[in-house]
Amino acid sequence: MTALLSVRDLSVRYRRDGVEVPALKGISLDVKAGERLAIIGESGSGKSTLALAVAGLLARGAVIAGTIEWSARQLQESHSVTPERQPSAIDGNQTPLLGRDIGFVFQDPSSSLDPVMPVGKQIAEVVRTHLKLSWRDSYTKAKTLLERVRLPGPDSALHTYPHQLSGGQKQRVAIAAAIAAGPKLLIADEATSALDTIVQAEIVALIRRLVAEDGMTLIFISHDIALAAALADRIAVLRHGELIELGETDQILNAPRHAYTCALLDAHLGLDAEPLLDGQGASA
Ligand SMILES: Nc1ncnc2c1ncn2[C@@H]1O[C@H](COP(=O)(O)OP(=O)(O)OP(=O)(O)O)[C@@H](O)[C@H]1O
Repeated sequence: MTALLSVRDLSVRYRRDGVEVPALKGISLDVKAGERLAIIGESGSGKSTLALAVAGLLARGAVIAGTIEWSARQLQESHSVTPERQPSAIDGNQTPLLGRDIGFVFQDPSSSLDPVMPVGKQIAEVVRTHLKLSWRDSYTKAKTLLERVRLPGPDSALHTYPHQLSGGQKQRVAIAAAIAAGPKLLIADEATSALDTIVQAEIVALIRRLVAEDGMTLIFISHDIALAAALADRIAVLRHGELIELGETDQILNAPRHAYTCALLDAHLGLDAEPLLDGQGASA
Protein backbone atom coordinates (compact mmCIF):
# COMPACT_ATOMS: atom_id res chain seq x y z
CA MET A 1 0.00 0.00 0.00
CA THR A 2 1.25 3.49 -0.86
CA ALA A 3 1.52 6.08 1.90
CA LEU A 4 -1.13 8.81 1.84
CA LEU A 5 0.92 10.78 4.31
CA SER A 6 4.28 10.45 6.01
CA VAL A 7 5.00 11.95 9.41
CA ARG A 8 8.71 12.35 10.11
CA ASP A 9 10.29 13.25 13.42
CA LEU A 10 7.28 15.34 14.43
CA SER A 11 7.57 17.20 17.71
CA VAL A 12 5.02 19.63 19.10
CA ARG A 13 5.34 21.81 22.16
CA TYR A 14 2.70 24.09 23.63
CA ARG A 15 3.49 27.30 25.46
CA ARG A 16 1.83 27.38 28.87
CA ASP A 17 2.49 30.15 31.39
CA GLY A 18 5.61 31.13 29.50
CA VAL A 19 6.95 27.57 29.58
CA GLU A 20 7.09 25.17 26.62
CA VAL A 21 5.44 21.84 27.38
CA PRO A 22 6.20 18.89 25.05
CA ALA A 23 3.11 17.15 23.65
CA LEU A 24 4.71 15.04 20.87
CA LYS A 25 8.31 13.87 20.75
CA GLY A 26 9.86 12.75 17.44
CA ILE A 27 6.90 10.86 15.96
CA SER A 28 7.50 9.08 12.64
CA LEU A 29 4.84 7.00 10.93
CA ASP A 30 3.22 6.47 7.55
CA VAL A 31 -0.53 6.38 7.01
CA LYS A 32 -1.21 4.07 4.07
CA ALA A 33 -3.85 4.98 1.52
CA GLY A 34 -7.05 3.12 2.30
CA GLU A 35 -6.02 1.80 5.72
CA ARG A 36 -7.77 2.25 9.05
CA LEU A 37 -5.20 3.35 11.60
CA ALA A 38 -6.08 3.72 15.26
CA ILE A 39 -4.05 5.92 17.59
CA ILE A 40 -4.48 4.98 21.21
CA GLY A 41 -3.03 6.05 24.53
CA GLU A 42 -4.12 7.46 27.85
CA SER A 43 -5.31 11.01 28.40
CA GLY A 44 -2.57 13.54 27.68
CA SER A 45 -0.45 11.13 25.62
CA GLY A 46 -0.65 13.41 22.57
CA LYS A 47 -3.31 11.69 20.43
CA SER A 48 -5.34 14.82 19.68
CA THR A 49 -2.19 16.83 19.08
CA LEU A 50 -1.15 14.32 16.40
CA ALA A 51 -4.63 14.40 14.80
CA LEU A 52 -4.72 18.21 14.84
CA ALA A 53 -1.19 18.42 13.41
CA VAL A 54 -2.16 16.14 10.52
CA ALA A 55 -5.27 18.27 9.83
CA GLY A 56 -3.32 21.54 10.09
CA LEU A 57 -5.47 22.56 13.06
CA LEU A 58 -2.91 23.02 15.82
CA ALA A 59 -3.46 25.96 18.14
CA ARG A 60 -1.56 29.13 17.36
CA GLY A 61 1.53 29.25 19.47
CA ALA A 62 2.18 25.51 19.17
CA VAL A 63 5.86 25.01 18.32
CA ILE A 64 6.21 22.39 15.60
CA ALA A 65 9.31 20.58 14.32
CA GLY A 66 9.56 17.78 11.76
CA THR A 67 7.51 17.20 8.61
CA ILE A 68 4.18 15.87 7.41
CA GLU A 69 4.31 15.05 3.71
CA TRP A 70 1.29 14.17 1.62
CA SER A 71 1.15 12.11 -1.54
CA ALA A 72 -0.38 14.49 -4.07
CA ARG A 73 -1.14 11.53 -6.31
CA GLN A 74 -3.11 9.75 -3.61
CA LEU A 75 -5.06 12.89 -2.72
CA GLN A 76 -5.90 13.70 -6.32
CA GLU A 77 -6.89 10.19 -7.32
CA SER A 78 -10.40 10.26 -8.73
CA HIS A 79 -13.04 9.46 -6.18
CA SER A 80 -15.29 6.49 -6.84
CA VAL A 81 -18.54 7.75 -5.31
CA THR A 82 -18.32 11.52 -5.75
CA PRO A 83 -17.43 12.10 -9.40
CA GLU A 84 -18.21 15.80 -9.10
CA ARG A 85 -15.37 16.23 -6.62
CA GLN A 86 -13.00 19.02 -7.55
CA PRO A 87 -9.35 18.07 -8.04
CA SER A 88 -7.07 19.22 -5.23
CA ALA A 89 -4.29 21.65 -6.07
CA ILE A 90 -1.78 20.03 -3.78
CA ASP A 91 1.89 19.45 -4.21
CA GLY A 92 3.96 17.09 -2.10
CA ASN A 93 4.55 19.54 0.73
CA GLN A 94 1.29 21.46 1.09
CA THR A 95 -1.25 20.85 3.76
CA PRO A 96 -4.45 19.59 2.14
CA LEU A 97 -7.69 21.45 2.62
CA LEU A 98 -9.77 20.66 5.67
CA GLY A 99 -13.33 19.78 4.66
CA ARG A 100 -12.39 18.88 1.11
CA ASP A 101 -9.41 16.55 1.50
CA ILE A 102 -9.69 15.82 5.22
CA GLY A 103 -12.91 15.25 7.13
CA PHE A 104 -12.58 15.79 10.89
CA VAL A 105 -15.02 14.47 13.48
CA PHE A 106 -14.58 15.85 16.98
CA GLN A 107 -15.56 14.30 20.31
CA ASP A 108 -18.30 16.85 20.89
CA PRO A 109 -20.47 17.28 17.78
CA SER A 110 -21.86 20.52 19.20
CA SER A 111 -18.42 22.07 18.75
CA SER A 112 -18.59 21.60 14.98
CA LEU A 113 -22.31 22.27 14.43
CA ASP A 114 -23.85 25.73 14.30
CA PRO A 115 -26.66 25.82 16.92
CA VAL A 116 -28.78 28.33 14.99
CA MET A 117 -28.68 26.74 11.53
CA PRO A 118 -30.77 23.75 10.36
CA VAL A 119 -28.54 20.72 9.90
CA GLY A 120 -29.47 20.31 6.23
CA LYS A 121 -28.18 23.79 5.48
CA GLN A 122 -24.96 23.12 7.39
CA ILE A 123 -24.23 20.02 5.32
CA ALA A 124 -25.34 21.72 2.08
CA GLU A 125 -22.90 24.57 2.78
CA VAL A 126 -19.98 22.13 2.97
CA VAL A 127 -21.09 20.58 -0.32
CA ARG A 128 -21.54 23.96 -2.02
CA THR A 129 -18.24 25.35 -0.76
CA HIS A 130 -16.07 22.39 -1.73
CA LEU A 131 -17.88 20.81 -4.67
CA LYS A 132 -19.13 24.09 -6.20
CA LEU A 133 -22.67 22.76 -6.69
CA SER A 134 -25.84 24.86 -6.80
CA TRP A 135 -27.89 25.24 -3.60
CA ARG A 136 -30.52 22.92 -5.01
CA ASP A 137 -28.00 20.16 -5.81
CA SER A 138 -26.22 20.77 -2.49
CA TYR A 139 -29.50 20.21 -0.60
CA THR A 140 -30.20 17.07 -2.59
CA LYS A 141 -26.76 15.78 -1.65
CA ALA A 142 -27.29 16.80 1.98
CA LYS A 143 -30.44 14.68 2.06
CA THR A 144 -28.58 11.73 0.55
CA LEU A 145 -25.89 12.17 3.22
CA LEU A 146 -28.50 12.18 6.01
CA GLU A 147 -29.86 8.95 4.53
CA ARG A 148 -26.35 7.48 4.39
CA VAL A 149 -25.75 8.21 8.10
CA ARG A 150 -29.21 6.74 8.79
CA LEU A 151 -30.81 9.75 10.43
CA PRO A 152 -34.51 8.93 10.78
CA GLY A 153 -36.76 10.86 8.36
CA PRO A 154 -34.08 12.60 6.29
CA ASP A 155 -36.66 14.92 4.68
CA SER A 156 -37.71 16.47 7.97
CA ALA A 157 -34.22 16.03 9.47
CA LEU A 158 -32.92 18.55 6.93
CA HIS A 159 -34.88 21.23 8.79
CA THR A 160 -34.04 20.28 12.37
CA TYR A 161 -31.65 22.23 14.60
CA PRO A 162 -28.83 20.48 16.49
CA HIS A 163 -30.56 20.95 19.89
CA GLN A 164 -33.50 18.88 18.62
CA LEU A 165 -31.25 15.85 18.13
CA SER A 166 -29.79 13.30 20.57
CA GLY A 167 -26.02 13.10 21.08
CA GLY A 168 -25.74 10.11 18.74
CA GLN A 169 -27.88 11.81 16.07
CA LYS A 170 -25.78 14.97 16.31
CA GLN A 171 -22.66 12.88 15.81
CA ARG A 172 -24.30 11.31 12.72
CA VAL A 173 -24.89 14.82 11.34
CA ALA A 174 -21.30 15.84 12.13
CA ILE A 175 -20.07 12.74 10.30
CA ALA A 176 -22.32 13.55 7.31
CA ALA A 177 -20.80 17.05 7.18
CA ALA A 178 -17.28 15.65 7.54
CA ILE A 179 -17.66 13.33 4.54
CA ALA A 180 -19.84 15.70 2.46
CA ALA A 181 -17.06 16.75 0.08
CA GLY A 182 -15.71 13.22 -0.35
CA PRO A 183 -12.42 13.59 1.59
CA LYS A 184 -9.70 10.99 1.11
CA LEU A 185 -8.92 11.01 4.83
CA LEU A 186 -11.38 10.89 7.71
CA ILE A 187 -10.04 11.69 11.17
CA ALA A 188 -12.29 10.73 14.10
CA ASP A 189 -10.89 12.18 17.34
CA GLU A 190 -12.58 10.42 20.27
CA ALA A 191 -15.74 10.66 18.15
CA THR A 192 -17.58 8.14 20.32
CA SER A 193 -16.22 8.95 23.78
CA ALA A 194 -19.11 11.16 24.87
CA LEU A 195 -21.73 8.56 23.92
CA ASP A 196 -23.16 5.64 25.86
CA THR A 197 -21.90 2.16 25.04
CA ILE A 198 -24.68 1.14 22.65
CA VAL A 199 -24.62 4.39 20.67
CA GLN A 200 -20.81 4.20 20.69
CA ALA A 201 -20.96 0.80 18.97
CA GLU A 202 -23.48 2.13 16.43
CA ILE A 203 -21.26 5.10 15.55
CA VAL A 204 -18.21 2.82 15.20
CA ALA A 205 -20.26 0.61 12.85
CA LEU A 206 -21.37 3.69 10.91
CA ILE A 207 -17.80 4.93 10.50
CA ARG A 208 -16.68 1.47 9.40
CA ARG A 209 -19.42 1.31 6.75
CA LEU A 210 -18.87 4.83 5.37
CA VAL A 211 -15.09 4.38 5.21
CA ALA A 212 -15.57 1.13 3.27
CA GLU A 213 -18.22 2.57 0.93
CA ASP A 214 -16.18 5.67 0.06
CA GLY A 215 -12.74 4.05 0.10
CA MET A 216 -11.53 6.59 2.65
CA THR A 217 -8.42 6.33 4.76
CA LEU A 218 -9.27 6.50 8.47
CA ILE A 219 -7.36 7.79 11.48
CA PHE A 220 -9.35 6.76 14.54
CA ILE A 221 -8.26 8.32 17.83
CA SER A 222 -9.35 6.58 21.02
CA HIS A 223 -8.23 5.90 24.55
CA ASP A 224 -10.08 2.57 24.31
CA ILE A 225 -7.98 -0.27 22.88
CA ALA A 226 -11.06 -2.50 22.43
CA LEU A 227 -12.89 0.09 20.35
CA ALA A 228 -9.74 0.70 18.31
CA ALA A 229 -9.30 -3.02 17.73
CA ALA A 230 -12.88 -3.35 16.47
CA LEU A 231 -12.16 -0.89 13.67
CA ALA A 232 -8.49 -0.65 12.83
CA ASP A 233 -6.09 -2.53 10.55
CA ARG A 234 -3.14 -1.13 12.51
CA ILE A 235 -2.81 0.41 15.95
CA ALA A 236 -0.28 3.03 17.06
CA VAL A 237 0.29 3.37 20.81
CA LEU A 238 1.31 6.77 22.20
CA ARG A 239 2.62 7.41 25.68
CA HIS A 240 3.86 10.73 27.06
CA GLY A 241 4.09 12.08 23.50
CA GLU A 242 6.14 9.17 22.16
CA LEU A 243 5.16 6.47 19.69
CA ILE A 244 6.00 3.36 21.62
CA GLU A 245 4.47 0.67 19.42
CA LEU A 246 2.89 0.43 15.98
CA GLY A 247 1.67 -2.79 14.43
CA GLU A 248 -1.11 -4.79 12.84
CA THR A 249 -4.15 -5.02 15.13
CA ASP A 250 -3.69 -8.79 15.55
CA GLN A 251 -0.06 -8.35 16.57
CA ILE A 252 -0.86 -5.58 19.05
CA LEU A 253 -3.60 -7.70 20.64
CA ASN A 254 -1.90 -11.08 20.61
CA ALA A 255 1.81 -10.31 20.73
CA PRO A 256 2.32 -6.79 22.10
CA ARG A 257 6.00 -5.87 22.26
CA HIS A 258 5.83 -3.08 24.80
CA ALA A 259 4.98 -3.47 28.48
CA TYR A 260 2.71 -0.42 28.29
CA THR A 261 0.62 -2.02 25.52
CA CYS A 262 0.33 -5.14 27.71
CA ALA A 263 -0.85 -2.93 30.56
CA LEU A 264 -3.51 -1.33 28.33
CA LEU A 265 -4.72 -4.80 27.33
CA ASP A 266 -4.70 -6.04 30.92
CA ALA A 267 -6.57 -2.95 32.08
CA HIS A 268 -9.22 -3.54 29.46
CA LEU A 269 -9.64 -7.20 30.34
CA GLY A 270 -9.81 -6.34 33.99
CA LEU A 271 -12.51 -3.74 33.53
CA ASP A 272 -14.65 -5.25 30.85
CA ALA A 273 -15.23 -8.82 29.78
CA GLU A 274 -16.35 -8.07 26.23
CA PRO A 275 -14.28 -9.73 23.49
CA LEU A 276 -11.62 -7.43 22.08
CA LEU A 277 -12.04 -8.49 18.49
CA ASP A 278 -15.73 -8.20 17.82
CA GLY A 279 -15.59 -8.24 14.04
CA GLN A 280 -18.71 -6.39 12.98
CA GLY A 281 -20.39 -5.28 16.20
CA ALA A 282 -23.56 -3.20 16.14
CA SER A 283 -25.43 -2.30 13.01
CA ALA A 284 -24.67 1.07 11.48
N1 LIG B 1 -3.79 24.07 23.37
C1 LIG B 1 -2.97 23.58 24.32
N2 LIG B 1 -2.21 24.40 25.08
C2 LIG B 1 -1.38 23.90 26.02
N3 LIG B 1 -1.20 22.58 26.26
C3 LIG B 1 -1.92 21.72 25.54
C4 LIG B 1 -2.85 22.16 24.54
N4 LIG B 1 -3.42 21.08 23.97
C5 LIG B 1 -2.89 20.00 24.59
N5 LIG B 1 -1.99 20.38 25.52
C6 LIG B 1 -1.18 19.48 26.37
O1 LIG B 1 -0.46 18.61 25.50
C7 LIG B 1 -0.43 17.27 26.02
C8 LIG B 1 -1.07 16.32 25.01
O2 LIG B 1 -2.45 16.64 24.91
P1 LIG B 1 -3.45 15.94 23.87
O3 LIG B 1 -4.77 16.62 24.00
O4 LIG B 1 -2.82 15.88 22.54
O5 LIG B 1 -3.51 14.46 24.49
P2 LIG B 1 -4.62 13.35 24.28
O6 LIG B 1 -3.91 12.04 24.31
O7 LIG B 1 -5.44 13.64 23.08
O8 LIG B 1 -5.49 13.51 25.60
P3 LIG B 1 -7.09 13.37 25.79
O9 LIG B 1 -7.41 11.91 25.51
O10 LIG B 1 -7.31 13.74 27.23
O11 LIG B 1 -7.74 14.30 24.82
C9 LIG B 1 -1.15 17.34 27.36
O12 LIG B 1 -0.17 17.52 28.36
C10 LIG B 1 -2.03 18.56 27.25
O13 LIG B 1 -2.26 19.14 28.49
